[in-house]
Amino acid sequence: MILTVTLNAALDITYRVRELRPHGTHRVSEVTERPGGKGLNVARVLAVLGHEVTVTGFTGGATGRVVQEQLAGTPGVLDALVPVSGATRRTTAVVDELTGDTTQLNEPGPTVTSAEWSAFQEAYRSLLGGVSAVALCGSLPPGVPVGAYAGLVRTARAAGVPVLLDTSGEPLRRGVAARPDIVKPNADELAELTGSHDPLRATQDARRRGARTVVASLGARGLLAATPEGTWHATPPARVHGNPTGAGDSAVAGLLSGLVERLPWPDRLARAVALSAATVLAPAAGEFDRAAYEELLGRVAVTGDATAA
Ligand SMILES: O=P(O)(O)OC[C@@]1(O)O[C@H](CO)[C@@H](O)[C@@H]1O
Repeated sequence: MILTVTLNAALDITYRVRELRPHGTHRVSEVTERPGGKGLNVARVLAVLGHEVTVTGFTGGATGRVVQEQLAGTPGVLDALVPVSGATRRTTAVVDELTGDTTQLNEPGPTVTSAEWSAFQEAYRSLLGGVSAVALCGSLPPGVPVGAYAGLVRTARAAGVPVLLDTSGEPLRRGVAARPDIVKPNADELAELTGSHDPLRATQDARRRGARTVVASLGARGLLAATPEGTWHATPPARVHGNPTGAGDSAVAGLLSGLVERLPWPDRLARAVALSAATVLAPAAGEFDRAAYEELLGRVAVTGDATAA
């Protein structure tokens, strides 16, 4: 069983429009609604890969009920979301059919009280008892302390559960200092954390700040991993075009599944890159094109060496 934490869960809405123009009125040609927030996307991909997943975080209001109803219909995913008095947010991705570009609008999320935050931490401690890995994913809703992920990383480490962190800004900075097993920043998040725009330098710097392994997602350039066993770069065979929302979450699912299956790092990275590219090819966030994944997997190039770290 793998645990994913989405403190700021969402109902992900994807709109397709012919052409997105500021100040314009748009006719939406297609609407999809899915449970979202990064950890819920990670969970859905893990479940399709055949892993059992428990999801936790917060849920509230009418939007929260829609998210939970949809989770109940997702095989392999167990709902352990903790109720709050506020309402779960909506996040909206607008796909421009003409350019293929996606514009993202993310609501802030419900305000979490200190009693609700304490209830979550208690639930989290007890869930850690039955899992082989945990992923802490996404932004923090208002009211949750900025050091929340640092605390959750320490609790997982104390319980002997490997922990992956995927967030940004100050929560990432503090979380990294708490020594997670893996962090997965994108290029911007890594540059903000380290002040360096050189991904190789920045991943090594992030390791010195406390993360055991740093896997940077570099968009079309794939993944760069600095691990205690070596440094590797995994690149997709070709640039893929589509909706990139959730591509990073699929990479996290690839890394986590590889961790619990004890795959060597090059295989984990190849899986993560193939899943990520296959997610860009699927129309809605948090889904991937299975056939494309299987086809891409054998064509991901992994370079690097096992002693360079
Ligand atoms: O606001 P956050 O928590 O940083 O990100 C939320 C979000 O944009 O990330 C996912 C894609 O990674 C979407 O499903 C989701 O709505």
